[in-house]
Amino acid sequence: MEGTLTARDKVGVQDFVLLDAYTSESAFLENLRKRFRENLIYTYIGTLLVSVNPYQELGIYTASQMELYQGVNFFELPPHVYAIADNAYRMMCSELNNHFILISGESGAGKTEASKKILQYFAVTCPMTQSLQIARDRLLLSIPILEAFGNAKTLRNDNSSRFGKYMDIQFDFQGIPVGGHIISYLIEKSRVVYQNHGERNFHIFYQLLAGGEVERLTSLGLEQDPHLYKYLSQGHCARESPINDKNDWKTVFNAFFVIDFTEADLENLFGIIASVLHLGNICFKEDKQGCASVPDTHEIKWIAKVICPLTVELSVYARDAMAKAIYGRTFTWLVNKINSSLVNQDFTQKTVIGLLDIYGFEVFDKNGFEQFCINYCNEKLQQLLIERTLKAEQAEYESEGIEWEPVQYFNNKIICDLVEERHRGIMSILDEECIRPGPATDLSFLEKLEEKVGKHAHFQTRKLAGPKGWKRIGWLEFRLLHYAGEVTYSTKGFLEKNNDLLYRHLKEGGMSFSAHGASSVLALFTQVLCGSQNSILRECFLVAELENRRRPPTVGTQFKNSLSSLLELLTSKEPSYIRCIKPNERKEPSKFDDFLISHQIKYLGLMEHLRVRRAGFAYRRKYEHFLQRYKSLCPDTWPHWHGPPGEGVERLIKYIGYQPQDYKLGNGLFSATKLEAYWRGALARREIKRRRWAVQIIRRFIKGFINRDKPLCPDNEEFVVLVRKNYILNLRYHVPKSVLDQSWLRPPGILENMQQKVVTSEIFRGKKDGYTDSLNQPFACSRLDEGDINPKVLQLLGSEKIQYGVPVIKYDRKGFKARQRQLLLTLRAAYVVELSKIKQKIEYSALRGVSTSSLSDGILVIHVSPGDKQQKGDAILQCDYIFEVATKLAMLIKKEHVVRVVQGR
Ligand SMILES: Nc1ncnc2c1ncn2[C@@H]1O[C@H](COP(=O)(O)OP(=O)(O)OP(=O)(O)O)[C@@H](O)[C@H]1O
Repeated sequence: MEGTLTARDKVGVQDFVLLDAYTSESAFLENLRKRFRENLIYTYIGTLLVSVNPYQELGIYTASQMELYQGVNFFELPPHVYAIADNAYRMMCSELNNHFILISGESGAGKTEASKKILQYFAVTCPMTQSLQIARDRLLLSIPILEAFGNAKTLRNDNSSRFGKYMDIQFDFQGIPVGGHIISYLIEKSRVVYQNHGERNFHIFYQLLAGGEVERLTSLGLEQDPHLYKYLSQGHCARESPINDKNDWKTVFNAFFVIDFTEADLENLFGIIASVLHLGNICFKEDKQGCASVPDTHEIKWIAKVICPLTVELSVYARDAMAKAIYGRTFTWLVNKINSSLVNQDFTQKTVIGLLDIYGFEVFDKNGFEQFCINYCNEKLQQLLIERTLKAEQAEYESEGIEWEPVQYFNNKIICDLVEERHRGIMSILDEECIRPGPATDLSFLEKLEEKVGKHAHFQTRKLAGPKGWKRIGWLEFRLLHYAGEVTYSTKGFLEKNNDLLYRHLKEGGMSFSAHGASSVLALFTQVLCGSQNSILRECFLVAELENRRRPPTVGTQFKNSLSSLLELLTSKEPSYIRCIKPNERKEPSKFDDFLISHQIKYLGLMEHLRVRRAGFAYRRKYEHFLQRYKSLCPDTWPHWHGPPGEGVERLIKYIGYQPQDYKLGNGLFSATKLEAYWRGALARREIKRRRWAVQIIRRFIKGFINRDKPLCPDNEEFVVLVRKNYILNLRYHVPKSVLDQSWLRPPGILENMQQKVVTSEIFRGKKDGYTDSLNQPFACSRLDEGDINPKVLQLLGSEKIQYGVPVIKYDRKGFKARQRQLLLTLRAAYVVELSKIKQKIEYSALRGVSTSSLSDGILVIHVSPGDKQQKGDAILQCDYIFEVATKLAMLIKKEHVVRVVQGR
């Protein structure tokens, strides 16, 4: 079974580093395909995990799988998301440092699922105390809430996260998850007011309508049918079969209570959700002055009374802006609220593992402002990877005096600068265009770009490209040569999306409506939002903000700033990477679309990562950390190395079999290439040793068991000691409950001896020669079987009566002397079979006592009172097991004093 499993797991290569044609994209693809066909969705590139979405349940996330990966060295088992999680966790616990796991990939590739699997892995496998269970539950249950408010059905994914998410899981010194913190990025607010055909708004709207109690809906003025709401029905798929809004509502609603939401919080929160729906249903009609009025005040009743002094077009615009702002800020409030419940109150030092589930590179037919931000984010994360794995490494080699060959890689800093540089980057140019006086349009923005960054090697427009670019770049478009490939962006909507629509335009009159109009709308917003009865809205929209004359930062700038803090956060942590791949566009299991996957291999930078992994020193660690992690591979360093760490490392790597060209020792740093190969080699050798050792142990155990009743000898010594030790350890759990409690844990067969030995000691200690030597001779259950007694002996005994193995020997006085000699000669070792068997049958009354001499002559006299008065006599036995026989007899009749030790012969 194990063999088949291993064989199955070894389809293709489990680690792309082992791929012969490691520079060939088609070999890469082929390996991925081979494995995917066998439902092996995970493959490593070194320590990076590539995951292909199977679009089906594979049964690989069970409790037993979790157990399997727990505490096991990374490369010992087939690639798995649990191995990544476990590795980060072990490193965190052993090195007491912080980690993050970056999960990227395009929409539908399986990022959120991967992050949930990791969270569940920690929840199940980490140690836990009862008082901290609540922290764990809150961490887990924050997910359905965030998904309800931040996820939506899109064409590409039925449960698409429409925001970026970074979640820190905090662990205490014992490795118990004790708290967490979530940061969200760039929620897609536009979805609140508009959805493409086949897409939906955020799940929570549909969940509330499908699952909310009738009274709740009535009090919010809502009906169950989502088609009645404009914001929910534009995509024409408000009710979708794979999504069960009613059930999801229950999950979310229960989660709210675990995460400390009060009834008032929920009332306010759903009040907001309802008012967004009502807002969407407000229609405007043009009056005689060209101003918008609201013909049907049914909806307004739920918000406020309005006679809107804007044109109909602007009113719709303002309405949607308001809905987006309300939803966006409520989402931020929600994240903050969850965070306050995840805060761990004790302020002892924590270590963290961060999970970053963030949009991957996006390249569509039409790419807008969102793709621009998302791809910029990916450039920044690639920068981080470069900084962490290449640049820093090479700089460190230099400072450590380690020889190395420079690895050629594309440093994408040049693109990051193109986007973010102050005053000169695309973001700054966009911001300037958004705030400058005079008419600014998307086209004027494009012209500014051509003027200011037109000469940049990674920037192109139709005009700059000349006739070559005409077919490929549209008039309103610009193209960036990203590290992952070219992306053409349409500037349409850039200005509008970059602006904070609600405030900037309305407040500054940027939309050129009358002063009266602007102030009235502002008054409305102030009244409705800042002065709202709804405490969440009051928290989200502060009066101070309205009064503040300063321009709030643009969306682009806010995103840039939050990215830079994220990067700061990540820079201080140890990274692990998961790259998710979507196998096909139709969400179908087992379908492997070559074209789509090749695209992702490229955009995820997998080939480059592989090249770097193969070329560079794959592994670098401080001596102490390296020793700590691998010391078990070498007997000299295991369990402890007491000398200087550098020497320990040297000893260890020599033992593992490192070749001089494959490692370098710097000042305090061990750097190695092909670590996996050595590690695996060492592990394989260790595995063989371990098996050999296990076989020996099992053999010895069986031998010990077979010989357990023999006197202590090399064959049974270990076994007996083990059984004794376990018995004594077990006694801890069975100590008598009171002084009167006479019960005692029943000893195992071979330990019944112990009890008997105590009795032997009481009878013989200090009285009979040979007692001390007898101590290490275990008593046996049987010495002699009835059948073993020589019939001749019986004859000599003058009796054919053997009662259950006990020769009842009777002599008349006359015959005694004559027979005595013979008896002594023949009755060596003659003794009873299993005394316990005959316990009830023996005629106790017949046994008057037992006598032995104080010498080690092996003579035992059993005094019997015969039933027949004529036949008086004692049995005299010579026996090699005097102590045993006498003890057992005494115990049998429950009288230790029946044994008399006579001085002399
Ligand atoms: N490991 C897996 N096993 C089974 N099904 C999976 C797995 N990963 C993903 N899926 C399926 O694919 C769907 C999409 O995955 P997921 O929501 O994690 O994608 P994503 O990369 O987070 O997308 P987005 O960026 O749109 O949020 C899931 O709802 C699930 O049905």
